[in-house]
Amino acid sequence: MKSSSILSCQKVTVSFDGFKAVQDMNLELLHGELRFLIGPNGAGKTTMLDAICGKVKPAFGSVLFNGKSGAVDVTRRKEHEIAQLGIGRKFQTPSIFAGLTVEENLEIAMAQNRGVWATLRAKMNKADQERIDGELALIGLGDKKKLRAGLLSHGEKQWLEIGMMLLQEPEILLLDEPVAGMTDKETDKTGELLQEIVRKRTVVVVEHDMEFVRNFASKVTVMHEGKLLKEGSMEEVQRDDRVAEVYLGRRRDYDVNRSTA
Ligand SMILES: Nc1ncnc2c1ncn2[C@@H]1O[C@H](COP(=O)(O)OP(=O)(O)OP(=O)(O)O)[C@@H](O)[C@H]1O
Repeated sequence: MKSSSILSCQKVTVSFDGFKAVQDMNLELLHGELRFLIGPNGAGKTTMLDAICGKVKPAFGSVLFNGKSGAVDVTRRKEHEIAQLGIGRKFQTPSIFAGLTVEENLEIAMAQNRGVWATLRAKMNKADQERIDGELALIGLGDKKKLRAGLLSHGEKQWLEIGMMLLQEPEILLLDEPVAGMTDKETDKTGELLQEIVRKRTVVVVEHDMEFVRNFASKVTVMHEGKLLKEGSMEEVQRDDRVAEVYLGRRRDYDVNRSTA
């Protein structure tokens, strides 16, 4: 499962009024990969995720998604079509319903997938309930399922949103700084959750927390000034002189200390 390509970005260039935020960027992801995208502020990491999920349209290049419905160049598709094809994007701020319980949030996510908002409760069958219970166990919120989501900790809200996204059955999940603002314990739990998720899916994480990356990354892609600077294991990346140079003067990003991330 891990050997074939699920996403192939070729020479992607994204331009904002002539400024190339991403330039000639290549990115190849295999099925079941957990890939970390790092680089200094302004390197183009978020813009790259935006190009993959269709939030921005590249001026040049292709983004070939090789999902269950066959190979598609998603640069020609609208954002909602790309989500339907199986590329899910989670932004930094969780978009959960604070007034509803954890379980109700998951039910809504499941209903959204099927387009049955109104008859939500009536439509919940045993298989659906099992699915939601499975998701609750995965995100570690089983004992909080009756709690209003607004009362969850910051980390728990992020996990709930990840659980909601998983109910939409994405094949690729794009996450922008998922551990920002989390405690060390929550950060480690998030890493374990991501490792669990990639047993069935592919995940791309934009991240500044280098300790988190070190602990959970097998392959890292480094961007700088819109371009691919280096790709490899965290050890290879850390040994690279150009990578060290790019981070010089930006040690807050590159250093071990989580609290500065
Ligand atoms: N909508 C936009 N209009 C104009 N410039 C933009 C826009 N979005 C991003 N940029 C610019 O593109 C460059 C890359 O931004 P991007 O957010 O992708 O970087 P990043 O690597 O994610 O940075 P950070 O780690 O700080 O989030 C930056 O110089 C940014 O100011």
